[in-house]
Amino acid sequence: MIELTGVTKSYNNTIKAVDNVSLTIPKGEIFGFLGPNGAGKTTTIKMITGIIRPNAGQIKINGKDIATDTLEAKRQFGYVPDSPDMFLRLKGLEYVSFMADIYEVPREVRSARILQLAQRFDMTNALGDTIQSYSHGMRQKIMIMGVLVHHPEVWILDEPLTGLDPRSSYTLKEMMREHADSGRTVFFSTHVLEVAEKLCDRVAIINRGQILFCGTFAEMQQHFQSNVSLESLFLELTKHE
Ligand SMILES: Nc1ncnc2c1ncn2[C@@H]1O[C@H](COP(=O)(O)OP(=O)(O)OP(=O)(O)O)[C@@H](O)[C@H]1O
Repeated sequence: MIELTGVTKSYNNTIKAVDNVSLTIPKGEIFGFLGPNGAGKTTTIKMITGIIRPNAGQIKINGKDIATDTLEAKRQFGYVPDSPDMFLRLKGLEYVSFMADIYEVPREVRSARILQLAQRFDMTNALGDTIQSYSHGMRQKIMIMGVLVHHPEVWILDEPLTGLDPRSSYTLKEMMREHADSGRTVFFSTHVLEVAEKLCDRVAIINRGQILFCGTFAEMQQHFQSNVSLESLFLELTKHE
């Protein structure tokens, strides 16, 4: 479960990148975080994950406050950032093993988990190569594997489907569904509205740092008395006057 209460962040004391955002994402849900470029999605995600601090407000993950109970809060989630260009000198297997070390994954289960993830993402033959030599999609997949190897309860994924081939994208979506259906939480940002419409239990639309709508797609259609696609509603909601 993720809870944000009155969260605000401004950079350089000027424009509010995130403005008084309150959201609750319960267990058992895939939650899609949508918004145009510069809307405040990554800033929100960086605050949830403790990378940057809000100017105001409170964030809890499974009841643990990221500001005051940081280590416990960080144990609750796995985070895939929007850019996978990290740890480039490590081999894929070294990176995933490093993540398993950090999160204290027992040695008895580690190899089986890594192999299973590698098979699901078609990465078995690439594990011995450096991340530097990977394509964008392969880098994305190794980052996802590094997160999933420690079985985090809450998944926080910033644009996770960018660059994935159709099979890997299908696999990740399937895994997100399995994770939510097993009573855990998936929070992800995306620009792919068809995916959000099909996959998410609820969505929030953020624009200029403020939440414009939060609910199910059906609730959104009801609210706007329209049975058009999520894409049409999104375009209407976020169009600048
Ligand atoms: N480090 C920073 N310093 C100053 N301003 C920033 C910084 N990071 C983000 N911003 C500004 O904050 C606002 C929100 O940016 P953010 O990256 O959160 O948007 P986003 O919704 O993730 O966009 P995108 O879909 O393009 O990734 C934008 O106006 C951006 O220019």
